Amino acid sequence: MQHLRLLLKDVWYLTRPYFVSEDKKWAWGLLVAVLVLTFSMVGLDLLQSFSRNVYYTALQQRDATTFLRGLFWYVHNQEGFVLGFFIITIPAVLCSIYATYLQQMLGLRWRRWLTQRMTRQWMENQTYFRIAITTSGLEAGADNPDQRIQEDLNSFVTDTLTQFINLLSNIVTLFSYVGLLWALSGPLEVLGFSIPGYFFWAALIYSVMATWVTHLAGHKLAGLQFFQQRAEADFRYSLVHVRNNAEGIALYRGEAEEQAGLNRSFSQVYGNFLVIMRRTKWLGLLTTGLEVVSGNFALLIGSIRYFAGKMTFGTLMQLVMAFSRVQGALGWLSTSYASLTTWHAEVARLATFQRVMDRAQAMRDKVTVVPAAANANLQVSGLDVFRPDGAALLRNVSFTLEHGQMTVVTGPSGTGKSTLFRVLAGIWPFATGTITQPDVAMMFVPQRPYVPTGTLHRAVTYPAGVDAYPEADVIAALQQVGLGQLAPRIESEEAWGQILSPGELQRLAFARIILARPGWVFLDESTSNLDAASEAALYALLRQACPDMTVVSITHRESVVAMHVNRVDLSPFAVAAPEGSERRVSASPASP
Ligand SMILES: Nc1ncnc2c1ncn2[C@@H]1O[C@H](COP(=O)(O)OP(=O)(O)OP(=O)(O)O)[C@@H](O)[C@H]1O
Repeated sequence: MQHLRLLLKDVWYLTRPYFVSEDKKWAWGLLVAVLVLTFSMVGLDLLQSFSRNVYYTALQQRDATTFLRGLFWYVHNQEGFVLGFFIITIPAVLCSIYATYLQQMLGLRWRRWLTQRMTRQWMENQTYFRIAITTSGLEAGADNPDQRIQEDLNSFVTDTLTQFINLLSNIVTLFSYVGLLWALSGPLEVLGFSIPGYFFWAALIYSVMATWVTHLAGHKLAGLQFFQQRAEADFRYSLVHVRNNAEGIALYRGEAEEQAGLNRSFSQVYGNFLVIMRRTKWLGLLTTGLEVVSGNFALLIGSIRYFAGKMTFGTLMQLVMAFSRVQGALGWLSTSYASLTTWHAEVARLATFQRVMDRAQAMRDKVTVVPAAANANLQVSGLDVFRPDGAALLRNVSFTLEHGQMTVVTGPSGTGKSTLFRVLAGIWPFATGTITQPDVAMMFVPQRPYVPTGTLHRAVTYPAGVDAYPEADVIAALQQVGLGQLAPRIESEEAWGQILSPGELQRLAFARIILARPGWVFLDESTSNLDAASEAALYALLRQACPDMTVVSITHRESVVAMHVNRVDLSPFAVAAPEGSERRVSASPASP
């Protein structure tokens, strides 16, 4: 019961937003249309049961005219007006085709809406990054976000619609056929007792037993399905990881270790699927067996009254059909068990992922950012910086970065220099304190610049679009940073992130800076892969191309330190600060 409540809560949490969204008219319109068509199919099926009664009885009585009319046209007898079987088939087929088409249409629109919402939420406030840096990113169901958005979301939409429509259709079937079953069945005399509507009781007892037995055999499948999805995604990720790190693996000759890792990852997929297969086999045996037995069971118990001459052959056949419909509806849970467990696992994974995203988005930056004039200094006061697990990294950091100057940030490896830049960039939610920040464009450049897919042109103008600058300026920027030889290939779509050497990638980052001309630029070891002469040339280029730009650099190299006017040493603020080091409250000159 607890499981069911949680499942329904998750389904509601994931489903409700679409049905109250701006697309709600389509959502409800299509859903109502599908339901109307589905219920019509149940009604037509019920009508067909009467045609069946007529033509089977005509068969028994060797009445060819009524038989043919019962099949192809209509019969008007003492019980009323009965439409022919095939006449009903035409609207039934149309209803079935359009119900499927409209259901797919609803699924497609819902998927589009949900995908757009999820990808937007994933991108907003750097949720993708926050999930990656928080331990909650490892929660079951929040792993492999790409798979959640592409695969789980798709199957969730399709399966939710299918399960919901099946459930309603079964309820309507149940109510449509129960009365018929009761009325046609008549009482059964056993040992002097009369059991009214005995067909109905037989269907009920049979279905309850079948559902219970199936639940016993299949209830562990949901957890196994859940794990299978995760194992598959992890395996795929291991393969992608090899592709993304091809050179590193090749140079280390790490193939054997990688192969072993891939085998380990796949063994999870294999082992778990074996267990699923065994359980599904038993479940399949059980459900197929129950289905086979149910048809003959109905015939067997119906034959008692038939042989007693209390019902016609047509009524018996109609009863067998009604029994199978009622039993099918009552036993829906048992026959759909395997697909329901898969759906359950999809819902759980998607709901967990959605919750992790909601949580990551709701994570408030605890840093107070005070906007200042464009030409103001940047002031940090009383800043505490933490790791994602809550451990303190830097305590009570206070300093001033002067507008228009070049400042270098130094400190031993692991002090928290890059993390401080992340705080200044507003993407690190684990910090408290106050930052007075000039209201001007700022660019943060990591050690290994990110390169998007596509042309070199796109790579240079990123994060602005390719049309953001005249092409001549883009080529000039490439030439200025020493990448002029690539200008003829600027429109060529290649894997630039892998083709360019680490030093060339750093040159590319400088081309971006001189095109974008931000008010402030933060360089995190952005020349670490260049020789001293190129490094000096790029810094000189920055000064010459963007003379008003404020430059803040992280570096371990004294040659770079020497190019800056001011210096902020973070070592005194480090939590594991060396004994006796003094805390500085403002930047000091870079050179002694
Ligand atoms: N996403 C993360 N999850 C957990 N710990 C992290 C994360 N990012 C950084 N850290 C930890 O925070 C500490 C500071 O890292 P940071 O990269 O800021 O240091 P740094 O001073 O820039 O080092 P380096 O000079 O070597 O580049 C390190 O111990 C690092 O392991």
